[in-house]
Amino acid sequence: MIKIGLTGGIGSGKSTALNFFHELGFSVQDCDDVVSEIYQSCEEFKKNLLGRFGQSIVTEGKIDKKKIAKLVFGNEVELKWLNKELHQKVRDEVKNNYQEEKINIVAVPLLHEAGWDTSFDATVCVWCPNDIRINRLKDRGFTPEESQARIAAQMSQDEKLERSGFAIINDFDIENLRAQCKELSQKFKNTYKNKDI
Ligand SMILES: CC(C)(COP(=O)(O)OP(=O)(O)OC[C@H]1O[C@@H](n2cnc3c(N)ncnc32)[C@H](O)[C@@H]1O)[C@@H](O)C(=O)NCCC(=O)NCCS
Ligand SMILES: Nc1ncnc2c1ncn2[C@@H]1O[C@H](COP(=O)(O)OP(=O)(O)OP(=O)(O)O)[C@@H](O)[C@H]1O
Repeated sequence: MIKIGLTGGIGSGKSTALNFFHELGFSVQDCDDVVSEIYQSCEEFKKNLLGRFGQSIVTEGKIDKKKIAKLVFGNEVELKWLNKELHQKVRDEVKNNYQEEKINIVAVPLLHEAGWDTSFDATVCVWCPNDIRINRLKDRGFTPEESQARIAAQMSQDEKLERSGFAIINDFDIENLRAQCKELSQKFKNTYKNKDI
């Protein structure tokens, strides 16, 4: 089995690139989706969250991730607590869902921060200038201040890029991103074609 870790700062284009890799035939997983699933289904985690933050994180009877985001970004202690609650659960879930006979690509926002990078056969960083990603994130409903708070909680994109084996520079249009994914896809398929995956 081959495992490739895809990382990048918030709004760099990881999910969009991951969708292209899916279309190109890879097995894909997105850690943000795995986190969302844990919020939905893990009763023990929900109990821990309510124990930590109280009813302030509940909207209409449901845990509200936007409210949690306001409490943790900018508060190192609370963010560390949340990361500790979730990261092992995310890793376990991803591990359960690998497809043996395929090249698996996993989007992991905190690939290097969490020290998860060494578990992958190859790593890719999607890089995008800060002003462009802040603008793109506005369309997803993030204010510049919200984006900056998350950027501040992450390793710099330049360091992520330096630590990754491959790069996708996402500072142009979607078709350019698609073309870079296609080129990288060919490289991975060639590199791993003789491996027993
Ligand atoms: C803080 C939470 C509640 C915000 O939820 P929300 O729905 O608004 O955002 P979502 O989960 O879709 O994440 C969007 C982006 O925010 C950034 N982000 C999320 N968590 C973190 C974090 N702990 N540190 C830095 N950046 C983060 C990433 O770039 C991510 O791609 C949620 O992201 C969370 O519980 N995060 C902790 C778990 C984690 O580290 N997730 C990252 C993948 S392992
Ligand atoms: N090359 C591009 N041109 C225009 N818009 C783009 C491009 N790449 C991505 N986008 C848009 O930018 C936004 C952020 O992209 P995406 O959600 O893929 O990033 P991400 O790295 O997964 O973000 P997050 O860290 O929040 O998960 C999305 O609205 C996406 O449609």
